[in-house]
Amino acid sequence: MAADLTGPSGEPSARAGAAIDRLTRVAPDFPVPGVLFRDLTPVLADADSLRLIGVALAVGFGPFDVVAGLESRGFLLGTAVAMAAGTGVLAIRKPGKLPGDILSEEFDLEYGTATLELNPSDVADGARVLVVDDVLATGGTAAAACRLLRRAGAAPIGVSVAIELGALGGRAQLGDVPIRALRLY
Ligand SMILES: O=P(O)(O)OC[C@H]1O[C@H](OP(=O)(O)OP(=O)(O)O)[C@H](O)[C@@H]1O
Ligand SMILES: Nc1ncnc2[nH]cnc12
Repeated sequence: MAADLTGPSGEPSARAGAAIDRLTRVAPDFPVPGVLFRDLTPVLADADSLRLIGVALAVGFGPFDVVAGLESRGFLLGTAVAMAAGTGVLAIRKPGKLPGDILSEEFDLEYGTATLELNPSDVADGARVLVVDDVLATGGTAAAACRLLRRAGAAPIGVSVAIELGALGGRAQLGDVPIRALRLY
């Protein structure tokens, strides 16, 4: 089923944003010195916040057929979004976790380099995919996910994140893919 949640998004988005402000754990010097890490796990552990964020991340885009969750917090959020939207969820994974003929993309992070992988047989040709993650920082992760989806024959129709770290300029990596964030820090 294709989700089309283009209706008013202000109310769930505002409440979800307030929950992110209130519950996100902010950890200085994690995982390496100099990084102020924003850990969404306490937000996800709160039932009302999880439900609200699932809805808020799903709205405001055009129709989509499936959600892609990016390992690992993006798996939790991606499932909440898929449940809210009535779609399935694809797993875009860290290396060495998926069997079969997989596609890989390497990219740079705020604190190192990384690789993401996708099994192209998990996604239908031409599927419209909403990419979901917890944080958009440098944009490397989300951009790699979009490249994987295109290589698999799918169309990333948007990137929906709970938190955007504006100073890291991640939007520039996403080209013309629409991006929505519930909170900009
Ligand atoms: O925009 P970028 O610079 O690419 O950074 C964003 C990514 O960084 C974190 O992943 P990380 O692997 O640190 O965490 P997780 O696996 O615990 O979710 C976060 O979950 C995003 O996926
Ligand atoms: N500062 C940060 N907090 C949480 N996730 C991140 N991913 C990259 N930078 C991050």
